[in-house]
Amino acid sequence: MTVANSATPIAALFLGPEGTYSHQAALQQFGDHPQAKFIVADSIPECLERLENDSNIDFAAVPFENSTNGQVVFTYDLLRDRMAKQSDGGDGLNRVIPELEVIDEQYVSVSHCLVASSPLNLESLPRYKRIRIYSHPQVWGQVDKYLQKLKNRCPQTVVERIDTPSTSEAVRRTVQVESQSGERSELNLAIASNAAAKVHNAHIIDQGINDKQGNTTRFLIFRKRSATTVQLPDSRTKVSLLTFTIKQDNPRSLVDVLAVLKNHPVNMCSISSRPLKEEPKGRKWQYIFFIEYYCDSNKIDWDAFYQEISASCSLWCLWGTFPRNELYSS
Ligand SMILES: O=C(O)C(=O)Cc1ccccc1
Repeated sequence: MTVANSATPIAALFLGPEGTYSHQAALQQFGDHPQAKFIVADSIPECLERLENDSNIDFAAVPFENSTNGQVVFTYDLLRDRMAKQSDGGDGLNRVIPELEVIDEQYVSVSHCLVASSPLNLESLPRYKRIRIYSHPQVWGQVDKYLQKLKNRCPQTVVERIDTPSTSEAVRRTVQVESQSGERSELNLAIASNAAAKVHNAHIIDQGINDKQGNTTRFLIFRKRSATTVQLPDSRTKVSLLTFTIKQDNPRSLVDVLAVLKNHPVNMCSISSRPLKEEPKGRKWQYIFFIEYYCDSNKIDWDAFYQEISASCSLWCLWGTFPRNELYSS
């Protein structure tokens, strides 16, 4: 874990309220720091915005990808927009130096539960005319089959999915709406973790409802790039996260960038993309690429590597080099 030395108080932001999977990620990263404060953010964008602008915040834990349904696109787009916004480059060339850097990663086991404001038997669900289910948008792709089965068990019921800013917020809203509702033919439920149910004194009426067991979300731990936080020596394998855009009019442009990784002993471990928000020259279907690669080898001439990356990209940004968490392979 990479944090300031334990004598220094630290403040870590997470998507709240308490009981979210982001809260769990922050606890995994900083829970054993004697002077760590955990501060709630109301959205994923707010996690990065407050880290950039609030000098009292040192770190933020942000969901990046899920083993069942892939990219947390909200986060990918936050990095995309930050690179585009600073596209005047950091060194006058085409490298963007963002205000934030990734210093670590955490893997959180995601085990969803169906949560009600009061004890309830699953067999009673078909009697409701309408069931509203609240959760974070990331969740729907992780419980699709479960919700289909629930719908099949309630053929006379309208089952609605309602997006909330987080899973724990879903539980809070469910409890709040149920406390105000006198409508007995309608039911409000949430999909969240066991921890979120406990935080809001709610009741688990079904558990382990993920379509795939072993569902895991990967979180990135950000800090301000200018921070003087001490980097503890770390013998673990290091991985780098780099984003880039390509020279659209050059037909070989994407291959030219990837060829740089081939020309050096760099082991790329992931590549993904997101559409550019602005359409340079009004052209659609332009992308920002996200790559990660292991950078343990001391056989690499990193200056030459990044010079070749710079020469083959339109814009590029190195977000950080951080230890590969051993939970990656669990
Ligand atoms: O809402 C939460 O609990 C989060 O931390 C975001 C999220 C939602 C679903 C899976 C993983 C992370």
